[in-house]
Amino acid sequence: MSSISENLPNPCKALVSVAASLALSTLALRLADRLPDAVETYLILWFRSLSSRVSSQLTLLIRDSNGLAPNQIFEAATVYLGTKLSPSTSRIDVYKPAQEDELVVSMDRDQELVDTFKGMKLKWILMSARNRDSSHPIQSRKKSSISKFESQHFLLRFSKKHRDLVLESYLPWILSRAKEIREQRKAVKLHTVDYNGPDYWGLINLSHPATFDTIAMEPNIKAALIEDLNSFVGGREYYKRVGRAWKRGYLLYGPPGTGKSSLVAAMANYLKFDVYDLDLNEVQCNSDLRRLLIGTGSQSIIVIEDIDCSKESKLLDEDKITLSGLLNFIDGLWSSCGDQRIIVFTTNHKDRLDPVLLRPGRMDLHIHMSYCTFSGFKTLAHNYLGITQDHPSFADIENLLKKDQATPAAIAGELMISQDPEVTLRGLVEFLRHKLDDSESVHNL
Ligand SMILES: Nc1ncnc2c1ncn2[C@@H]1O[C@H](COP(=O)(O)OP(=O)(O)OP(=O)(O)O)[C@@H](O)[C@H]1O
Repeated sequence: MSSISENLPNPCKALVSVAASLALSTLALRLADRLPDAVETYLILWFRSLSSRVSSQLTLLIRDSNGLAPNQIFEAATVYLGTKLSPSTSRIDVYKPAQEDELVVSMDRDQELVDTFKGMKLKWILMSARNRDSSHPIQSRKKSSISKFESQHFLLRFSKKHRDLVLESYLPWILSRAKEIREQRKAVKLHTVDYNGPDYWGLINLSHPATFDTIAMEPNIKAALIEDLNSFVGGREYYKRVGRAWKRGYLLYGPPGTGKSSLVAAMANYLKFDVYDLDLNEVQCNSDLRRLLIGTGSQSIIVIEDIDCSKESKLLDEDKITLSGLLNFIDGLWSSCGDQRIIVFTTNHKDRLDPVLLRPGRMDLHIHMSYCTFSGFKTLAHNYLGITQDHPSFADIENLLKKDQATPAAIAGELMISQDPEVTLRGLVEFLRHKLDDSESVHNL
């Protein structure tokens, strides 16, 4: 059986809806002090139900918190709508988070914004309300929880017929868009051991420009590493299913100047993960080491450089740091205290490493950073000189690199001598020839 209001034409429905809202407000004002509370409440609910039945619009209320924890949809909508502000918006909210490079803009309260999604029109309004202690059932029960003086909420209005689409597609899509936007904005940070800092870590922005495009290394190794990182970060379900901590270990080995530190920076920039540079020479004892590791965040890369040298660091006899102690702690309960952690060890001498580190299953990938190959050189020539095509000097350089042992750092140094490709490549050929002559004469001694 249909109600009278359902049979009305649309313009009439709108009129009835407005009239009902007006009547509701007037009634509430007039009767507030004349009628018993129960009757007043009944009348207000009756009018509200009448107005919602005749309206073709549905309004979602998205509060900033439930009184205990922030509402993730509210936070995501704030981030997402900040990227949707139109040039005609008359007021916007701007702030600068600590340690971030960019200003963050968002919608200001009492402002409206219209968004579209799969042909739907959605109207967002940001409202704020003063909090009364007893206004929220959860807040009034637990006073120590979030009890802000003012709370905010979004009203999201759209046609009732899109209810399922909004709940099942639009809002989940906003959650994932906001995650992407946050990741793009996030400045990667470098944490270094600092006993005066919180959790023994000091922090600065890592503005290392290395990316996978600028790193000179064997293309198949680079591609395998990128694939490994992608499957690691997308592996939440897999790690859960197999009951393993969500972490990954890489051993980077190769001579000095082959790009081990640059590769760590490239990985951090690619994943937008913070880097924790754990210099074991700075760590006094096992309890400090544990405190440092516990202080590392999720989505981070913990780097222990020159692991072959670290274990010779000054050690306290009674509370000695040993490599196996470190590895046991990393593999033990600590590893389940955070998600998406990558542990990187670097060394110039893989042959000198403690076998405990090389044991199968200990480090997931061993990555060899080699002397500069011709394909590595082409990456550097592109980075430093903008050369993308073949060049007449390339044949000589390819031949020389097959015989020479030149690090990418040394080649990069030569490529920086001049910005003129002719001068620079001629100089590089000379450099490689001299180097080869020198090493042959040493060999013949
Ligand atoms: N594979 C590479 N690709 C691009 N640039 C590189 C590479 N290797 C070295 N470089 C250049 O040389 C500089 C020094 O390299 P880097 O410190 O990354 O090498 P490393 O292997 O970590 O050396 P060390 O073992 O001495 O710490 C870098 O800043 C970078 O400019």
